Amino acid sequence: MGQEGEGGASGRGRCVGWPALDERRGPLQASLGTLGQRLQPGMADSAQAQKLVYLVTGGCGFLGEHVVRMLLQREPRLGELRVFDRHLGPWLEELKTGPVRVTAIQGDVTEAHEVAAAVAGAHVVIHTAGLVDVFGRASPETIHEVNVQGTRNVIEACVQTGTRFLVYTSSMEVVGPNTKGHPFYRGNEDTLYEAVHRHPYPCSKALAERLVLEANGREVHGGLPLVTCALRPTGIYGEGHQIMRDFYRQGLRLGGWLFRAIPASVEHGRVYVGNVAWMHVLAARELERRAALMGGQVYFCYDGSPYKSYEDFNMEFLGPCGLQLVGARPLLPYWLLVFLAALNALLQWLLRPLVLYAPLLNPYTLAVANTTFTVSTDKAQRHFGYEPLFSWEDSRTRTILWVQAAGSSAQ
Ligand SMILES: NC(=O)C1=CN([C@@H]2O[C@H](COP(=O)(O)OP(=O)(O)OC[C@H]3O[C@@H](n4cnc5c(N)ncnc54)[C@H](O)[C@@H]3O)[C@@H](O)[C@H]2O)C=CC1
Ligand SMILES: CC(C)[C@@H](O)CC[C@@H](C)[C@H]1CC[C@H]2[C@@H]3[C@H](O)CC4=CC(=O)CC[C@]4(C)[C@H]3CC[C@]12C
Repeated sequence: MGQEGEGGASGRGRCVGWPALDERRGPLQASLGTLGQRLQPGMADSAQAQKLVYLVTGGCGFLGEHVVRMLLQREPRLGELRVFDRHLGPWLEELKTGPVRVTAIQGDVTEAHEVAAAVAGAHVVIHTAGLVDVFGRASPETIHEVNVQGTRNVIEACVQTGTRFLVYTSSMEVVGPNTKGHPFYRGNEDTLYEAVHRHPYPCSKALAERLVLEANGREVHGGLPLVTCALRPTGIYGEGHQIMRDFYRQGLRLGGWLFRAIPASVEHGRVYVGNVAWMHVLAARELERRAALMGGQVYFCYDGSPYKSYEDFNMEFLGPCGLQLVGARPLLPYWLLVFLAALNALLQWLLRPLVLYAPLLNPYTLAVANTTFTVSTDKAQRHFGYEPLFSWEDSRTRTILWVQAAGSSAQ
């Protein structure tokens, strides 16, 4: 792994009760013997001469769409942009009229051959595809299959086809909050923290991140080394954030009121989606030139968004949209919230054969919401010159405008 962060928050976490990483390589080995010979992307000898091919997995998701649009706006070397997703958005059509060739690929990262076909010939892969599920919608096995095996398939496709640069969208959850509810207060990539997880989502992200970092330096087809890094966003907000939209609609249904459940003192790190997208674009661009420094490294995503409780932060956008947060302190005692969260989990289990019941409040979301987790770092700035593209004021305004539009479409 890279020079920094050997033992800190970039150290290896523990997933309690989860399968250890098996060394089985994806089924890609057999099926791609010839595919690798077909395309030999070499970034260094072509970065200046020819236009580059980028692949964004999960390119139609909340973050993925912003990465796609940011690449089209701010990556001058872009010749072809491949957007790989299980669900392609209709908005992709409007992107096909520009100077960059945009190739929409409907595919599944759990299907190794589909990943390999999409990766073949790409110079850079930005891997954002994943199941972001902390609400019990998908089974633990499915979350693992998509987030871990899917990432393994992406790595093996890079190795087999000769793609040398891979940026992985990891998560703060790789670090914490841990199962003991320890706060992570304005920590950084080197902060010592006991990263112990039980929930399928953080476990899958931790295992996937480890695969990506350990793949750094592997020889890819053509004999050059693979260069990887992982970016760890904290809670992303901005245009397209469905949870924010859900809170807004919940408040509208309750006559404009939201009721405080989390103490205002619990700080949660949040980061604007546009700045997360920009960090991905910049990391992908600099990964070649700064391979020795960036290869195998993790970087928290950060910007000027203020440290606030999850609910108070949301009110920065929902307040201007007419909602009010009732209570200077939680209206319900914590033990009652714990009981209600457990009741939701029981109801989800009982109703699963009939209907999917997946409310926001469950034991995991309550624990995460109630545990301080904020980052304070400049590692991305030191390593590849990252500076937020959007100020807090701009991020806030853009998000408010989006919430207002999303809310009006709900009525
Ligand atoms: N939303 C957040 O606050 C944070 C998200 N992240 C990470 O950022 C990445 C993107 O997250 P979001 O944009 O929030 O989620 P999202 O659910 O909006 O986007 C994920 C995209 O991946 C696609 N996808 C899912 N399974 C797939 C599969 N098997 N094959 C191909 N595509 C598949 C989905 O169709 C979707 O378009 C994820 O890796 C997530 O773990 C990290 C930190 C915070
Ligand atoms: C019902 C109340 C307790 C309410 O306040 C619950 C809020 C809850 C839905 C969110 C609180 C913290 C969020 C998570 C956090 O931002 C870290 C995340 C990182 C990711 O990689 C994916 C999303 C998430 C798990 C995010 C999900 C929603 C919360 C749990």
